[in-house]
Amino acid sequence: MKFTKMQGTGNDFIVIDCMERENKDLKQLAPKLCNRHFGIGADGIIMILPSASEDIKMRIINSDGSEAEMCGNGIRCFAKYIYTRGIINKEKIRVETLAGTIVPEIIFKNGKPDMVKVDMGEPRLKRSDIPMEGPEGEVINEPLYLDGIEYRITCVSMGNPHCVIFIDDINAIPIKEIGPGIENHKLFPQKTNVEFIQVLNQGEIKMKVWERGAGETLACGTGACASGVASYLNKKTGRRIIVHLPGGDLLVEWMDDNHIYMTGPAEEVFTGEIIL
Ligand SMILES: N[C@H](CCC[C@H](N)C(=O)O)C(=O)O
Repeated sequence: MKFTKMQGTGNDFIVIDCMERENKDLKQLAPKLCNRHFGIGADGIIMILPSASEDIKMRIINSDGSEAEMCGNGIRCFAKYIYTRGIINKEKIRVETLAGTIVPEIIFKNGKPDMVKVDMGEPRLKRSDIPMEGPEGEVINEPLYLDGIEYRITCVSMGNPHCVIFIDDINAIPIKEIGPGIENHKLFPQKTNVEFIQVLNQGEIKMKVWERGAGETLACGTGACASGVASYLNKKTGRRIIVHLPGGDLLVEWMDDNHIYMTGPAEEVFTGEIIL
């Protein structure tokens, strides 16, 4: 099976062109393909598929084989791949995803495709939309208990669930210990991504992420968007912020149309072929 390895702010993906035919069951193959010793190595798999309703369709499979509704770093890689291979000859494409229609746009620099700016749609704040157990309403700075410790959480869906926690020192958090407990907490019937945020100023935050179905990654695009929303709702930043992630920086803007726009890089690393 042919593939292209891509990364966006260090969140890396195996991109597979399924336009002609959908490959074998990639959800079942994902753990092996994503394994960094026995396989290609990646945080997940991005599938390119035809769409009956939009220009094209993207599916995202986490490294544990679970399928997510959306992937912010992944859709930038997806858009760059589509454009550079002339699959869709448009700089702005409408992508069908399980989170709805997402619109990435190629940004040019010196006449060459560079960054990708993505209309990520509207954040969902209602508890039932996260989804999260408990009385209806928004979840802003609420307590969550894990192993007898209280965490103050703000939850936002970007089509996929995010639990955002503000901390004073991002380097002091034992993310590998806490992440799984929150990811699998009973409050989240479909589990959740977990973002830890240190606010630097009104326009910048630092973020670390424990991803649902993938563990600690170097970046999470939907998580960066959710963190921008959570930071504004908690009156810690404005609506336009730079998110500093271990793998790089993303620009997140919450515009007057209530849509979140995320801008960041997407790079091709190598192409290959794997014997299944
Ligand atoms: N692990 C996520 C999917 C990948 C999202 C992330 N890599 C991004 O860039 O948004 C989930 O299960 O919701």
